[in-house]
Amino acid sequence: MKQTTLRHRALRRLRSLPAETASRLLGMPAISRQLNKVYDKARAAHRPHLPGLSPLDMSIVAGLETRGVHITSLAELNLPGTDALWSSATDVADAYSLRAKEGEFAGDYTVQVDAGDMMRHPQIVRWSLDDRILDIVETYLGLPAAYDTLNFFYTVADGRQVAARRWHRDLEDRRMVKVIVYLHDVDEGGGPLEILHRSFPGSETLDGANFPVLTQEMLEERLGGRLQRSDVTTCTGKAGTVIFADVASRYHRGRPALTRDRCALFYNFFSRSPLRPFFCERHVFSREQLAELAAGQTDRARACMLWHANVPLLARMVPSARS
Ligand SMILES: O=C(O)CCC(=O)C(=O)O
Ligand SMILES: [Fe+2]
Repeated sequence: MKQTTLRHRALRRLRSLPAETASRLLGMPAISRQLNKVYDKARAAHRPHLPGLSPLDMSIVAGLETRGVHITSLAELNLPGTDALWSSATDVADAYSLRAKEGEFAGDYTVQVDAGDMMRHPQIVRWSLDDRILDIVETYLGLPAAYDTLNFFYTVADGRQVAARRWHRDLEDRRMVKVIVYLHDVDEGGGPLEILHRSFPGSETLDGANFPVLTQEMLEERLGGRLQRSDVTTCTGKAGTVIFADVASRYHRGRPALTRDRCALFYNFFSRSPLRPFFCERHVFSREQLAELAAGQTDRARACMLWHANVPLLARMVPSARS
């Protein structure tokens, strides 16, 4: 992703107009009250069907509930397929690091590993379809999970405060879980994910189609003072760190990387009937590639991956705002 030209920005704006209009409509009090009732009923009906969790997995859900975040590691999680994930993902990361060194990404602030590279390593995409991850996500959401695949981000350490490096909330659903795997050591200068533990006037209400997107300075202005250390979880960690975070209900950002490029996997989960499906599918795969990746997986994994077929027709008719 480069910083875009005015023309490109205007076109993107035009393309996202239907989604923005739909989002504004959903935010209208009468409509949102009705939708919330349906949502609460669905969660209540699903409660008796929630899976049982081990103490470790329960502590992840507890972290999500209380702080919006829980930090663990691949070693502690010890999921099947982790060695295969690690060797493929670090190979891809090394290849992208090399391309970055050769100047191929000059001007980009974040690069995404493309679908072709990922289709050659389906184990990267399928790693998070393990029952334990799905159980953790389902318990936190209170509803069966949809898996919106992943973004494999290569973040360039240029210090720019742009896009997801500004404070924001993701819009796809009411609650979401991102499972983030660091492939590089990430210290304070290496672009750690940060989760905010403060609210401020306007942090819980849409301003038009979106929650306000804020630079650090704008956030501090709204908070009426400097951000304190205890106001934020700064997710630093070695390569192999795994973060579970609810990026829909919590303000967060990727702190602008200064000293070192960051490579990380961002696995995306929300419910199978997400509130704003037209803001979903912000990944690199086509529908055909999704079907290929889902083939041969368990019934549950396929239902997670092919969630889009479950979205009501009316909502499906709003063109996606993915860019
Ligand atoms: O790059 C980052 O750490 C921020 C990512 C983000 O905003 C998200 O995963 O929703
Ligand atoms: Fe985000």
